[in-house]
Amino acid sequence: MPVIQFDGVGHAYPTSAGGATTVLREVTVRLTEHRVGIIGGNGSGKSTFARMLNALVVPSTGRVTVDGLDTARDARAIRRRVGFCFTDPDAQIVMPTVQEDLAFSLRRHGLPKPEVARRVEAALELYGLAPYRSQPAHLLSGGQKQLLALAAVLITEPSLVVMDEPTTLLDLANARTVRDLVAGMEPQVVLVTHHLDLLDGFDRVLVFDAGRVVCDGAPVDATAHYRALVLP
Ligand SMILES: Nc1ncnc2c1ncn2[C@@H]1O[C@H](COP(=O)(O)OP(=O)(O)OP(=O)(O)O)[C@@H](O)[C@H]1O
Repeated sequence: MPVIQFDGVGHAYPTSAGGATTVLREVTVRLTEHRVGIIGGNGSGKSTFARMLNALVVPSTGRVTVDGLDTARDARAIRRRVGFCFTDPDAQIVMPTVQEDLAFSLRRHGLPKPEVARRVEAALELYGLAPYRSQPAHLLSGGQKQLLALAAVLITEPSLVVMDEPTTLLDLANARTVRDLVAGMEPQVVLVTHHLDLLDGFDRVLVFDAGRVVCDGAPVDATAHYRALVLP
């Protein structure tokens, strides 16, 4: 598994008034587990933490490394290893048709055409998208778009997949599909979610509150901590 290291990480976003709002404080964690969950109340800093894993956000203080690569210095190398799945799949879908969108993900991977075609076919089958291969991607349902966005990340065979609330738009059946996919996934997964049942079987769960990690443990302990925090 990749080694994710946060050392004394803090982050502040600029405000329109010219000041800064601190949203992460003194986060120091080393993550080497296969499946890591991130939970916490709205605005507690989860997405900011997740976005740091593929250099979408660079820390204001401290250092984030993935397999020894510093996200502040090696963003390109980091993005080749770390796939990011957004909550809103529209943020990720760029090509007109489903199969073109999948192939587009592989454009910078230097693969021969037959290998691109093989991976696209395999992904269409695996994610149940084969019937929609030639359809305009923007006409898919919300859940189908989410599966396409996930497939477009996994087709690049990243060593780490970061997922920011990937089941928000999904019905029960598709949420289960994503849960099963995550359970069977080879790459390391860091998953941000409000759906606590997604974390069954996870190796480790971090709870964020006001920009700090306030609990770090097994899913059962972390979810109990979170419930006590928000539903006192
Ligand atoms: N680009 C930005 N510019 C300014 N402030 C931001 C930006 N992104 C996030 N914030 C602020 O940072 C804080 C933490 O946001 P973040 O999205 O990391 O929290 P979260 O725990 O993922 O929340 P949620 O569960 O609601 O998605 C929030 O107060 C948010 O308003």
